[in-house]
Amino acid sequence: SIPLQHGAHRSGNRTDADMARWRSLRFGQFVHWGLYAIAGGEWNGKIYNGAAEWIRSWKEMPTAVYDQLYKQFNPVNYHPEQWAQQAKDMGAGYMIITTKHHDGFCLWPSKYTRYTVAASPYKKDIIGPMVEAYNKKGIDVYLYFSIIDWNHPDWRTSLKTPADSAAYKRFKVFVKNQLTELLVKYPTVKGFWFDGTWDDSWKNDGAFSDELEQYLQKLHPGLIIGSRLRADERGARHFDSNNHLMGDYEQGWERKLPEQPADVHGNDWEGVMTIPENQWGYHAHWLGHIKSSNELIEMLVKSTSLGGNFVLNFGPKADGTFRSEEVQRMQEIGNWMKVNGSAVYGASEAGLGKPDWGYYTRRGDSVFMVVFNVPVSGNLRVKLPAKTTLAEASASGQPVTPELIGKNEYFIPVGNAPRHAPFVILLQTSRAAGAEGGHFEKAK
Ligand SMILES: C[C@@H]1N[C@@H](c2nc3ccccc3[nH]2)[C@H](O)[C@@H]1O
Repeated sequence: SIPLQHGAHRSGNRTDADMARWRSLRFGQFVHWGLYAIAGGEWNGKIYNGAAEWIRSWKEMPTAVYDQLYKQFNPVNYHPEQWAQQAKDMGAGYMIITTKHHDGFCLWPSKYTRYTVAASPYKKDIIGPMVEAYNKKGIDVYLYFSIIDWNHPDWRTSLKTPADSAAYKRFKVFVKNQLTELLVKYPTVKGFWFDGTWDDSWKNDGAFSDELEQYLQKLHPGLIIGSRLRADERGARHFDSNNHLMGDYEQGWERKLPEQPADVHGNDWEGVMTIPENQWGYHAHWLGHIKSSNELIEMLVKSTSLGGNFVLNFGPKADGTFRSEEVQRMQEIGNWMKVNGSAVYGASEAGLGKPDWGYYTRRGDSVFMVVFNVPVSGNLRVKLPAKTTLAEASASGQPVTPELIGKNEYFIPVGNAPRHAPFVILLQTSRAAGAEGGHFEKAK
């Protein structure tokens, strides 16, 4: 392997309590909120086809115009305790909030730039009350922070001249100061969700990203930071030049999910997902496919079945309210989670492969069958590992009688009544005496 100073410093997943909690929560809420919500994906009667939070880069939007939008930021209908309650009702265990997106506008009154809420008509800190409201509902908070900062005079995409290098040196101090400020002002946050780290300026300074991560961990022990922050000294990102994951979990699953255990190599990972095709900030005109609650529940269950977390994104309007499509999905998903959340919370891969009828998840000896596709036979096929016995099966607390159809192979009869949502069957298994280690195969 290649000797690296700034590659992965740990092999295998973190085993501490903070990471175990992150892993057990399984389901998060992403919130993208900022000046881009004022534009809402359109300008001068034209609709922007890109992601709403990128509208500043649209040729039809003069940057000078965008950079004045902060004078209109005044979310009179922003009620963080209502935000937190609806997230709680959805079943989210953690929330990730954009403190500063690529445009550089800070939702907290940073003392390191004037481009913050303090300069807006709203004046007040957005982040503090949000962290407090979510924590009060028992929801952990993570802070999204974009390294890209289109507003800061010292940010650079790449370093072409000595002047660029001098500027970017100042910029890195600014970044470290803002991150320190966020941890000092909001000490209950559990981690950072970094973004905007693909430019050469950042990618070619693996040493800084490594030192920054270690500095933040020392300042806030237990902090959870994904793989998107770092580069190694050869510019490799997420996985270092020896193909070892950097950071505490794989953070590359953006609007896409792994298909099989081999895709995640036994690492902790998190997938982040939009309800429309590709909108993170508020866009008045959602184009393309809008995912239904059942589609989103399937993504959440699929993520759990592959040992990862699933984070669903919401883009509040400029006034602080949520569009009806988002409120509807939070309620529908929440109703499902209230009944079936035990198949997700604290659960992980079952090591039973991928059945045609849906997904297996597992927590200890409890195996959950989350059924999306009932076969025409009305029987769900279950094959258990050799040393595992099936003690009992139940659906919504009612016992179900499996039919033994082969060695450790069963049919679970569920009938063909029409269904409009996935349902869960609980298999209580028991470890046969002498079964070595995990009687279920561990993900490779
Ligand atoms: C979590 C998501 N990451 C940002 C982003 N910017 C991108 C530019 C190019 C390719 C992918 C991108 N994702 C999106 O704006 C959103 O914040």
